[in-house]
Amino acid sequence: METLRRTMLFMPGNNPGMLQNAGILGADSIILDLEDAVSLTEKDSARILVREGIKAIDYSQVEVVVRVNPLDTEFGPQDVEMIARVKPDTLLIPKANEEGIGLVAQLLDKIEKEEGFTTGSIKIMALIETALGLENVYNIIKASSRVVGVLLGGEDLTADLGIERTKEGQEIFYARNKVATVCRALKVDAIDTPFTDINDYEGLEKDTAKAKGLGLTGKAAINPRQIETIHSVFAPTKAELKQALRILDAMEEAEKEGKGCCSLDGKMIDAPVIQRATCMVGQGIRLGLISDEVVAR
Ligand SMILES: CC(C)(COP(=O)(O)OP(=O)(O)OC[C@H]1O[C@@H](n2cnc3c(N)ncnc32)[C@H](O)[C@@H]1OP(=O)(O)O)[C@@H](O)C(=O)NCCC(=O)NCCSC(=O)C[C@@](O)(CC(=O)O)C(=O)O
Ligand SMILES: [Mg+2]
Repeated sequence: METLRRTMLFMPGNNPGMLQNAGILGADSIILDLEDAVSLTEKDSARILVREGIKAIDYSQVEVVVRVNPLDTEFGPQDVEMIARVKPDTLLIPKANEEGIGLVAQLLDKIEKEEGFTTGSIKIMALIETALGLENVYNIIKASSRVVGVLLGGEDLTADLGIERTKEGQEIFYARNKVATVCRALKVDAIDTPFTDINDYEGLEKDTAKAKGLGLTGKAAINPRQIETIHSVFAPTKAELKQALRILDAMEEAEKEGKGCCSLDGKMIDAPVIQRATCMVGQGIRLGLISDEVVAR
């Protein structure tokens, strides 16, 4: 079964209370942060706290992701060295570039061998948050077969571009498009940047819908109160599911008559429409919104 990543909830790695409850908040993935949410003086203690948390806390309901520091800082290699030994599901690499991903993959090869873990069991996600990283996203994903997804970092990216970050998000339109397209081409997840106003639910809903509409497959969250809104945007609606099932039924009937395309409510149904409907029904089944029996009826 593929990992579901509609929401990836960030939390500072130096906050024991947040780490304690992280597995039961309803997010698909949790990101225990050792990078920007942790001050320089707390880097070592946060690393130890995250390591001990992964060992002691039952996180079986969620994907456990640790955001390590960049590999070209004094903290990054130590983070990978210590955290990989307690086998998180995934490491998130900030300010990602090809060399950094390659280096992490090599370190993981070595650690997995030493620890007796299956080779390749620890996955990598690339945080794309620089102009160079964005332009290189294809090669960054290709740098290791461990890469399962990309997270777009809108705050750092706009800082690197020297432009303002707005709620409307027109300044990251190209980045969202590029990340979504390349991720789809390489069949990895494309996760949207967090929406930072934790009290603006309407804004969050609009922002998530915008990202989904451009092809992103999930969204980072920074507060548990954001999870429900994001999940509701990423779930197909009842009306969408009903229409997808009608399309599949209509096509089945047409095929019985030897036709390769047909029409429903005056609109043409052909291969791409079927592909979209099949995908939506698959998602509905996966999220428990419809059953296999309904589809097979
Ligand atoms: C914003 C705020 C301080 C508000 O706190 P507040 O306490 O006012 O919130 P409340 O809603 O009142 O909390 C109610 C209860 O939920 C608990 N609770 C809250 N948040 C929780 C959480 N995240 N996980 C688990 N539990 C949580 C809380 O402990 C309390 O528990 P309890 O006391 O038991 O009732 C808090 O959410 C928070 O710290 N968020 C995470 C911040 C963070 O990780 N940032 C870095 C990552 S982003 C990033 O780096 C992106 C990027 O890379 C991308 C780019 O480039 O764009 C970049 O560079 O920017
Ligand atoms: Mg960042």
